[in-house]
Amino acid sequence: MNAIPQVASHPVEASSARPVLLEVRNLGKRFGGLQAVTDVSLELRGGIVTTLIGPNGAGKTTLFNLITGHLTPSSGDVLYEGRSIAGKQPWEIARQGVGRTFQDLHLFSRMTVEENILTAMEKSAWLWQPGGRSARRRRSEKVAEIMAATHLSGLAHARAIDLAYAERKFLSVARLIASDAKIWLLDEPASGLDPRSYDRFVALLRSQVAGGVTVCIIEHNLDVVVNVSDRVAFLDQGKLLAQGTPREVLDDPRLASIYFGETA
Ligand SMILES: Nc1ncnc2c1ncn2[C@@H]1O[C@H](COP(=O)(O)OP(=O)(O)OP(=O)(O)O)[C@@H](O)[C@H]1O
Repeated sequence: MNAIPQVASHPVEASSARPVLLEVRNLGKRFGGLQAVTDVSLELRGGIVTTLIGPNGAGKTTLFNLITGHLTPSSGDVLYEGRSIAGKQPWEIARQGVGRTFQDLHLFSRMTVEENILTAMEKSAWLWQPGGRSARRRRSEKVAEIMAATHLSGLAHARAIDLAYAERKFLSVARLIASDAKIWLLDEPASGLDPRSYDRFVALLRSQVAGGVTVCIIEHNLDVVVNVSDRVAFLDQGKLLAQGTPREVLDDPRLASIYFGETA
């Protein structure tokens, strides 16, 4: 209980009044004899940050994989902008506007920062770069803006493999911005960041959310949960046990004892 940080009142009010962008409906996933996700229903509302928390093995990553098409649900559905995306290929779901980062970042390690960002942009920006001079200028202006927003200006020609860890994390977010994804699923985006990079990350996230991006985060660090979340969903053993404001969820002693593995 002591390890739960003080929950500050959060500026985003009435998040339940915002439109639902993505809906997880009675979702289930079985791996052989293991029911990893059981009848989970969850709404991700536009322009807010929803954070998934829960002990190891709770099913958070599996839920992300079900949403992004990296796994096929055993039951239930995922609706994005009101249409089912369950069972579609990851690239189809990504192209519709559901973007994702991974713990291992999934960058093109031998490509430069600029190339990594360009490859995340619309398909016409890929390698052959068609569209004439004005399209090329627009693209390079957009890449420059994204690099400025993600503190990567000056590193345009550095290869991803040669970047510091925090820079690689920012590059993974830069690729999301470049993709114009409407919803971002971020797997522990703040882990391993030094304090300055962490502050920069929170400021970047806030500015993107203020600009209309919808975010869902998997996070273990409760300070980060309190700092960035409008809504929190608590999973345990594949089941959604609670959802609400950070205060409602983190102040619940029953959830705290599950989270910290204490006997009730
Ligand atoms: N591909 C798979 N095959 C079999 N079992 C799996 C697979 N992926 C996940 N699991 C199991 O499903 C359960 C949920 O795992 P998951 O990775 O979704 O939990 P998590 O909440 O993300 O955990 P953590 O916080 O430790 O990353 C675990 O028991 C895990 O071992």
